[in-house]
Amino acid sequence: MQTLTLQPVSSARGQITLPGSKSLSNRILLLAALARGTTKITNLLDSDDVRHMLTALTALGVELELSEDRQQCLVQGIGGAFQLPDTSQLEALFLGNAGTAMRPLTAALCASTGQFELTGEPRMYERPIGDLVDALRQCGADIEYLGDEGFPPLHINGHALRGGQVSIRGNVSSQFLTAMLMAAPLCQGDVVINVEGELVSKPYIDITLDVMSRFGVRVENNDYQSFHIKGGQSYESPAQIMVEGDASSASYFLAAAAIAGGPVRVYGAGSHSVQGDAKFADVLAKMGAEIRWGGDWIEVERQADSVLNGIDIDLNHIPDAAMTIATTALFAEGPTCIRNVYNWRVKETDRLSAMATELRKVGATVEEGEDYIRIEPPSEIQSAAIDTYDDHRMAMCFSLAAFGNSPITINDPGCTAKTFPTYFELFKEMTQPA
Ligand SMILES: O=C(O)C1=C[C@@H](OP(=O)(O)O)[C@@H](O)[C@H](O)C1
Ligand SMILES: C=C(OP(=O)(O)O)C(=O)O
Repeated sequence: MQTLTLQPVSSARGQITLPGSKSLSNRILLLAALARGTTKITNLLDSDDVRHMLTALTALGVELELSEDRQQCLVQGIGGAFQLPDTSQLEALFLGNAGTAMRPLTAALCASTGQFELTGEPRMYERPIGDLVDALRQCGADIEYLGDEGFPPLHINGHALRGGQVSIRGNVSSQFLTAMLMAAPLCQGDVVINVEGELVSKPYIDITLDVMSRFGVRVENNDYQSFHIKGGQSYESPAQIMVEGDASSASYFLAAAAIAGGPVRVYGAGSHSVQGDAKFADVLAKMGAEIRWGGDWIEVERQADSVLNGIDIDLNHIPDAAMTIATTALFAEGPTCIRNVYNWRVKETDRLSAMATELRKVGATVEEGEDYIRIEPPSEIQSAAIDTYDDHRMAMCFSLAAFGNSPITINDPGCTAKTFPTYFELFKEMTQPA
């Protein structure tokens, strides 16, 4: 296993241009593939999750032309659901641990023609998908579990879906609703989706609705409790579309500025962003940082005479950027409690447990609840080797521990390839040794 030892750093300053958003890249690629017409996508993210989507689309017969740096892609839309030429042949798609590929493709393939097998990394087989499968079956989907009930891998016998009334549980992952929404126009009849119970990670639904509207499909949204979509539609290519910078990736640099003073400005996501994670900056403001907003940039600074304060806050709306608050809390005065993040447990790893274990290694006193984590910062950050559990966000948010006075080793730093392969190079450029 590779390791990376970060020597203590004392300041973070400068500007960075964010890589494209993972959530937007994979949604746009899928809808461009399903759309009528050719779409030129710019500022596409080049990372493992996006590569899995690209490989799957190619296997499904979509013609793609990638630029050399893989940040531009010309997609020839097929103008409807996927159609495999030989329906007796099984098309196996390996989707790694990319939730934004596994969930939306599952739904789209149920409405397509062919036999499909969706596989992934071992952790993908521990991440639930039962709520989505249940919803798809209500529309007439033929889909089977190949391993444990409720989890990938899946076998799909694709055929036209009738649509109709569908209820879907919202309390485990918003990606199930996203997947159902994106596949709904492909159904023969109209689709009414009723969300049962609480809807987690709600701002990701706004991203989905925004991308669908860019591809010409309107969704009637009744307060996130029910959605009405006309069946028998095809997506229409917008011809050109630019992927916003990744607001979750921005969180590490913005937090660095809040911890060390900054200023740091990130370009690519700002007050006009469709990503809920841009609101991460508001959490830093509550902790005591100064935020400046532009349409497509965010800047964070903290005056030398001010302190970062611990906070008690519900971060269900920004579960990914919330992890960055957990390590920022190491530098705050007083405890921080991050609430309503039960679904951290079903992501790349059990993030509540992993976060508690690793924060304790650097000296924090941590209480791990069923759906919350409470962090009391140590008086001095201790040197430690941080395990990352094949979770890119564990690696990235623990880089912030290097703002203490001790070296921090990150085990398996390469796991950032899931969404941000160049993270540690940029972190080094932006920070100055103590
Ligand atoms: O729709 C999306 O692009 C995402 C939704 C969120 O997942 P949940 O809805 O499972 O919380 C988020 O954690 C994930 O990284 C990306
Ligand atoms: C939860 C995440 O990924 P996924 O899209 O695989 O759910 C994440 O990026 O933090």
